[in-house]
Amino acid sequence: MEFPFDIHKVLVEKITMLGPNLRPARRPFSARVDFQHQITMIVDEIGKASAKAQHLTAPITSASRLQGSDHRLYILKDCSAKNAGKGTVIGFLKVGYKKLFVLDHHGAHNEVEPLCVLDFYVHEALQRHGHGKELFQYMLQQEHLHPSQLAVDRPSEKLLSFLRKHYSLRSTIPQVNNFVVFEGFFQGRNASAGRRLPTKRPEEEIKPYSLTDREFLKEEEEPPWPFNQSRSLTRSSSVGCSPTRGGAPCPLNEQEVIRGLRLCRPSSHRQLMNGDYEMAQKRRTSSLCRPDNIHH
Ligand SMILES: CC(=O)SCCNC(=O)CCNC(=O)[C@H](O)C(C)(C)COP(=O)(O)OP(=O)(O)OC[C@H]1O[C@@H](n2cnc3c(N)ncnc32)[C@H](O)[C@@H]1OP(=O)(O)O
Repeated sequence: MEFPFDIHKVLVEKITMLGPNLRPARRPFSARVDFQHQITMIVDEIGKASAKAQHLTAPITSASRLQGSDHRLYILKDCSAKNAGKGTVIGFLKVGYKKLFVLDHHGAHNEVEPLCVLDFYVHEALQRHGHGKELFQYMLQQEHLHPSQLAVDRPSEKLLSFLRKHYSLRSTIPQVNNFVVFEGFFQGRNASAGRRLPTKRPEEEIKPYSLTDREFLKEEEEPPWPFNQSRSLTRSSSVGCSPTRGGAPCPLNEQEVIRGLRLCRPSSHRQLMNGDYEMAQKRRTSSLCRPDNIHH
């Protein structure tokens, strides 16, 4: 990805990490006035390219979305001699912590806050050259994590293949949200694998659903299992969606969601684990909203 200015004067490192303030740790000595404008342009353009590659209706990565989050963006630039001119951006990886309810092998819901892979893109002409691995590896080092400790927001086939190839990661537990976790996710899980959450909450506060960053892009869909089992569960009044997400109105009342989950027998999850993964994928939740105002 090329830009009408010198990339090397904006992104000093081969891989630059950007947080909500859009300021790299290392900035060029002679930071010009339009430095922030150029960073914004880079983030917006690579976000658009990623959305296009994933056939999304709108980018999930942009400078404004990054500023309103606690996500981190790792941007890889081309340092090869042939690109010595203005330089190019090869790709990026966006990660961030999310509170999720994740099913374990026993069908129990676990409230966790893992680091999640939210957006990942390498320029089409440069895919399968090891750049994705380089970015991912750098992110793991910076975040001090093992790949199995991550959750991934609705991974593409390419990303699943990537994770299988480089990290032998396989997903074996279908989840009731769009996040995918992999074998080993629960092994030795402690505070270092994610942010620490309040130890005990009343049962009534359980929110077995989590909003993905891609959620605001979605058209109306069939409600996910187990909520598609009873129409009454899906027609309940809304408790409101996160104001930062936009998108369709939230279809579920929290109490009814919880009541619906209590109706689910753990054996259903076991059947899913032993049974047809494709069926399970179809059942994975997709369009649930979370009222952030009751989140802690
Ligand atoms: C949470 C999310 O972000 S989901 C969306 C993920 N992003 C996308 O799907 C966008 C399009 N894809 C891409 O941008 C890239 O392919 C990435 C980011 C997934 C991987 O980056 P790359 O630089 O290609 O990865 P890298 O070269 O390190 O590893 C290659 C491996 O990735 C996987 N992969 C990469 N491209 C493809 C492809 N076109 N088809 C199938 N698998 C692919 C394969 O496992 C491949 O190994 P192989 O060539 O031996 O089959």
